[in-house]
Amino acid sequence: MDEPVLLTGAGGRVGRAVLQGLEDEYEWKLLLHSPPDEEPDHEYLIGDVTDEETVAEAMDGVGAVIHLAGDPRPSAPWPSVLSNNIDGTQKMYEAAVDEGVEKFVFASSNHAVGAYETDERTPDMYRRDDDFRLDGTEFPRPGNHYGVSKATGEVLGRYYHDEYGIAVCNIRIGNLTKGHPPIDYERGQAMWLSYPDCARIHRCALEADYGFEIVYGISDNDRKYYSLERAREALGYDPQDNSAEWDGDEHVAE
Ligand SMILES: NC(=O)C1=CN([C@@H]2O[C@H](COP(=O)(O)OP(=O)(O)OC[C@H]3O[C@@H](n4cnc5c(N)ncnc54)[C@H](O)[C@@H]3O)[C@@H](O)[C@H]2O)C=CC1
Ligand SMILES: O=C1O[C@H](COP(=O)(O)O)[C@@H](O)[C@H](O)[C@H]1O
Repeated sequence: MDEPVLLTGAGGRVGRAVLQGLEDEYEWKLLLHSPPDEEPDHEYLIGDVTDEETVAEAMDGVGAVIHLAGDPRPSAPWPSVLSNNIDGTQKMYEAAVDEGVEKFVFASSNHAVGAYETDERTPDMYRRDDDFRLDGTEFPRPGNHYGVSKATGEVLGRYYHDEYGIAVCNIRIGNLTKGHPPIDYERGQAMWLSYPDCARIHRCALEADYGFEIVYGISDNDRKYYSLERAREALGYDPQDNSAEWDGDEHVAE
């Protein structure tokens, strides 16, 4: 990637994981929501993804986008996800196609498909001997308004890809925690994404050649109900971490 990569939501958890792993590999342009405590080492601007002027300025001169900005709370109320997640993402796509950006990587979520976790399937599906898998070809099935906003973000990508040809990779991110998987939380362990694997899958999404993809962003956990096959095949993602390596240890979640 010769041109800069725009990273929205750069000050958040996923943004920090991406920068931590890929800081030196790309020229970054960061979009922050509020002024940072410390001066970033990269070009940055401050603003809101629902503001067209900010988004146009952010998009100026970039070759690819990793769009993370949004309300990440599974309990987020409709007005917030409608504005921050849906409207903000639409404005980002519109500006990206105006600018002729090649690739758009969208932070989708496990919550876009949360309602597949039915009473009949759980908790068995969170366990290593269960072979239930979602692979990204299934219909979205959100269990909350936040999940609806993420599914909508994926559909926006489908539209902008089909209509304008922009390459789109939706990463249904699992549960990102730093250092170790969540403790006493089988579901979280089954969809754990380590910080290094988070950087890896975003590198793959920036480098691979694809049209439109929906992949699961988790580490190679023994427990899993998301298939990694598409991420491996379409992106060349090769996760190195596994929540099972922490079984039996006591750690405090961050
Ligand atoms: N952390 C996780 O495990 C997962 C995260 N995701 C998605 O990844 C993305 C990043 O999540 P996190 O880093 O965990 O959240 P975070 O809250 O740590 O970071 C999100 C960042 O986006 C910024 N932001 C929010 N609304 C904005 C707006 N309207 N304009 C500009 N900036 C705005 C916030 O200020 C914050 O810095 C979100 O879209 C979230 O839905 C998806 C699945 C799992
Ligand atoms: O999409 C997201 O998912 C993760 C994991 O979901 P949870 O229901 O296990 O908490 C969540 O932590 C994150 O905030 C959210 O953006």
